[in-house]
Amino acid sequence: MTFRRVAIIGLGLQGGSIGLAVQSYLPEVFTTGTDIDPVTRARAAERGLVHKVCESSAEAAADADLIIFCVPPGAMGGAASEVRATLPPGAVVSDVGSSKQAVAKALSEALPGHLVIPAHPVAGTENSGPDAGFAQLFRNRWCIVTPPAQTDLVKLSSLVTFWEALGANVEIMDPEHHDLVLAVTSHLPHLIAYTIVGTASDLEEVTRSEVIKYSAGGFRDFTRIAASDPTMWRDVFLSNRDAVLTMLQRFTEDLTALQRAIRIGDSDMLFNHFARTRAIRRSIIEEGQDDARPDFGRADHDAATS
Ligand SMILES: NC(=O)C1=CN([C@@H]2O[C@H](COP(=O)(O)OP(=O)(O)OC[C@H]3O[C@@H](n4cnc5c(N)ncnc54)[C@H](O)[C@@H]3O)[C@@H](O)[C@H]2O)C=CC1
Ligand SMILES: O=C(O)C(=O)Cc1ccc(O)cc1
Repeated sequence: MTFRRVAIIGLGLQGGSIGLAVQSYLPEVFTTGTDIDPVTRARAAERGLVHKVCESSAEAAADADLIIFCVPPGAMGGAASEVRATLPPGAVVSDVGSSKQAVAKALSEALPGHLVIPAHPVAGTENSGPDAGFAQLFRNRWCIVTPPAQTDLVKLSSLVTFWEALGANVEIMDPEHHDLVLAVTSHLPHLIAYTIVGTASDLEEVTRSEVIKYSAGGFRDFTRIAASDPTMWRDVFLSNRDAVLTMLQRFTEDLTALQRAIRIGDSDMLFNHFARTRAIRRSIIEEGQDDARPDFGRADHDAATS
C-alpha cells in the first residue's frame, strides 16, 4: 500500500520539513497538519508547509492513512489522545521523536487498537518552529524505524518506502538499542554543549563580551548545539533518562581519566587518546556521514523563504 493522505501534528522543524518534502517528492499525497500554537498555524499556512492547515488535531487526523506526531517527546501522549475519536482505524501512527521507548509507550497507550510504528529521522538543526523546516532535510540522512514485534509487514514496508521517498536511508532497529545508541551519539553531546556554554557564561573572571569575541575556537561549535530548543531537549533527557545516565556515567569516568593524565603529565595517554579520536572523525567523513555541512539544504531553504 502507499499512503494517500498524511496528517502531520506539530508544524515546527520536523513537521514542516516533512510537509514540504512530501509536496516535493510525493506530489500525489495530500497533506493535512496542525499545531497547538495559532501563530505557528498561521505561519505554516503562509509557507504552505502542508496542503491544508487545520484548526485542530482531530480535524487533521480525519481520513488520514498515516499520521506523524512531530511534537516534543513529552507532548506525544497528549497530542495522540486528541485524535482518538477521528483517526481512521486502519491508519498507521508514527512519530519523529528523538527517544523511542517512552514515545512508543505514550502513543500506544493514547491510541489503543492502532498500529504504532515509531521512527526517528536522525536529521535536524538547532532551529525550531515553522520557519525552520526545509524539504531537503532528510536527504541522505538516516531514519531509524523501531517497529514493535509482529508489526504488519505491509504497513512497515509502506512507512519505509515513505521515508526513502523523502530521501532518507532507513534502518530498522530495536527501540531499546536505539535509545542507547542515540544517548551517546546525540543526547550526551547536547548535554555537554549545554554544560560548557553555561559554564563559560557563568565565569566571573571572563566577561560575556570575551566569550563572544573569542568564540571562533571549539566553543563556537558548542554554542550552535546549545541553541537547540529547550522544551524539546528537556523532554529528550527526561524520556531517555536511563540510557543517558548510563552513558553519562561512562563519560564521567573517561573524563576523569583525561583529567588525571593532565594532572600527572601523562603525555602519551593524552596523545594516544587524541590520535584515536581524530581517526574516528576521519572515518566518519570517508563514509559520507559528515554532519558538519552547515549549508546542507539551507541554500534552497533560504532562497525559498527570502
Ligand atoms: N530538532 C531536531 O533537530 C530534531 C527533532 N526531532 C524530534 O522531532 C520532534 C519535534 O521537534 P522539532 O520539530 O525540532 O520541534 P519544533 O519546536 O520545531 O516543533 C514542535 C511543534 O509542536 C507543536 N506542539 C507542541 N505540542 C503540541 C500538541 N499537543 N499538538 C500540536 N502541536 C503541538 C509546537 O507548537 C511546535 O510548533 C521532537 O520529538 C524531537 O525530539 C527529531 C530529529 C531531529
Ligand atoms: O543540529 C544537530 O547537530 C543535531 O544533532 C540535530 C538533531 C537533533 C536531535 C535529533 O534527534 C537528531 C538530530
